[in-house]
Amino acid sequence: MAHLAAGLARRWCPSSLQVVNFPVVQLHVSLRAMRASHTEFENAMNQVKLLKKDPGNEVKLKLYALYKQATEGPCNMPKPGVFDLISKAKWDAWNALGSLPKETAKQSYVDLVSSLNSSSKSSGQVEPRADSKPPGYETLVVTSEDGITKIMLNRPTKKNAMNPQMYHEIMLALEAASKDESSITVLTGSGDYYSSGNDLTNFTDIPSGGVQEKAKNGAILLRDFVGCFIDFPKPLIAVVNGPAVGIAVTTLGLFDAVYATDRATFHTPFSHLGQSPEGCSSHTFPRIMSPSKATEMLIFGKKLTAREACAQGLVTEVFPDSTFQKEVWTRLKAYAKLPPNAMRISKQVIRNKEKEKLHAINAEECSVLQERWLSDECMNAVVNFLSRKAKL
Ligand SMILES: CCCCCCCCCCCCC/C=C/C(=O)SCCNC(=O)CCNC(=O)[C@H](O)C(C)(C)COP(=O)(O)OP(=O)(O)OC[C@H]1O[C@@H](n2cnc3c(N)ncnc32)[C@H](O)[C@@H]1OP(=O)(O)O
Repeated sequence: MAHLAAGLARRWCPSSLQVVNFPVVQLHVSLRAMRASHTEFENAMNQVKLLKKDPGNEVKLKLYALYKQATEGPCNMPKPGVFDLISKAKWDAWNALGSLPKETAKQSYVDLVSSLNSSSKSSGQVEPRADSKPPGYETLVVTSEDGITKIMLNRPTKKNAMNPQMYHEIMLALEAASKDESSITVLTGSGDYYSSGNDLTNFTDIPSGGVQEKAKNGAILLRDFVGCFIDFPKPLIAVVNGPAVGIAVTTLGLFDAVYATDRATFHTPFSHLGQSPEGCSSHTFPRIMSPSKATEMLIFGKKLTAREACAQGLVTEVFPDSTFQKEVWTRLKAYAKLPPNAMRISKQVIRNKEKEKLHAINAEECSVLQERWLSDECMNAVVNFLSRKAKL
């Protein structure tokens, strides 16, 4: 263990690693904490030591913050003085994670390290604009202007399918948005899709602990992910720029408003996939659209057009695709000028009534899904999807 601690410390703070415009971040590793870490987590720490190139200070700060959050929980250090730049940078990075659960931070650390090992930018991704937030996100573009923080899913070549890294980055982005200066937060997609839901390749890389462990970790990830939408304190708006599938549809029931282009469709093929509803949709959909309409979507997999979804109450308003972005953003900028505390408090008055119930429903849905993922029905459906191109 000691050599590992020394290795990590040496890796990120050798004098040769002089990096422009940012002090080199010293990575302090506590032996006590490492003994408690999970196999994957320990492997990831090993991989950090073996990285061939310096990932840059932003990423190193993120690694540091996620490591501390995973091993010690929310930031418990006194805020350093302004002149202690290195400690201040580290403190800021860790503190920004707020109350992110240890499990989530641990998984984010593992995913970040694996993305550092194998990430390659795919074509068509939107490059973060100069005025967007510091580029610490691989699968999102997050910008903040006119009182609006916009979180844009940015895997357009994969129809913005959500892989573990995207789940974690959305949680981190929501955590940051809940604390920033903006008054409303928007989730949208880049490219022609809002999101095709869970990335079905998530079912492929089975860890050493086996498929049961993968399902358990997946259920934890899903519970934390949906929990972030349940607890989000500011008005949360979905700008559905195209078709939405699976979890991208079910979580809409936890948004405060949903605006869609008339090109959008809404599809929850859970039975086809051998799976079951998530995102609290087992509760929100019957309440929003009536039990029988919810059955048609969640059990029979009926795909809705934008206008049908609006008629059923899942979508707030539909706009012609040609004027969608202009109309929606004009409206959102006007909303964002309203008194932020009044909006936040009003949302709390509405949401607090059922927050506890939603968390219980979320936990139940995740527990059922954890079993479903191990079923033949689910495995066969995933294999069919992943092998469909091979048949062409
Ligand atoms: C053993 C335990 C495992 C546990 C796993 C845990 C996971 C983490 C926990 C979170 C779980 C949340 C639960 C969520 C459930 C859901 O969201 S269910 C819905 C899942 N989504 C789908 O079933 C959609 C699958 N995709 C499609 O049907 C089609 O791609 C499309 C969306 C209808 C688009 O079709 P088309 O226009 O023909 O484009 P394609 O060529 O198919 O797609 C372009 C490329 O994008 C890839 N892609 C698209 N969607 C996905 C996806 N969801 N997963 C993976 N990949 C996707 C597609 O393969 C293409 O890739 P290339 O072939 O490389 O170009």
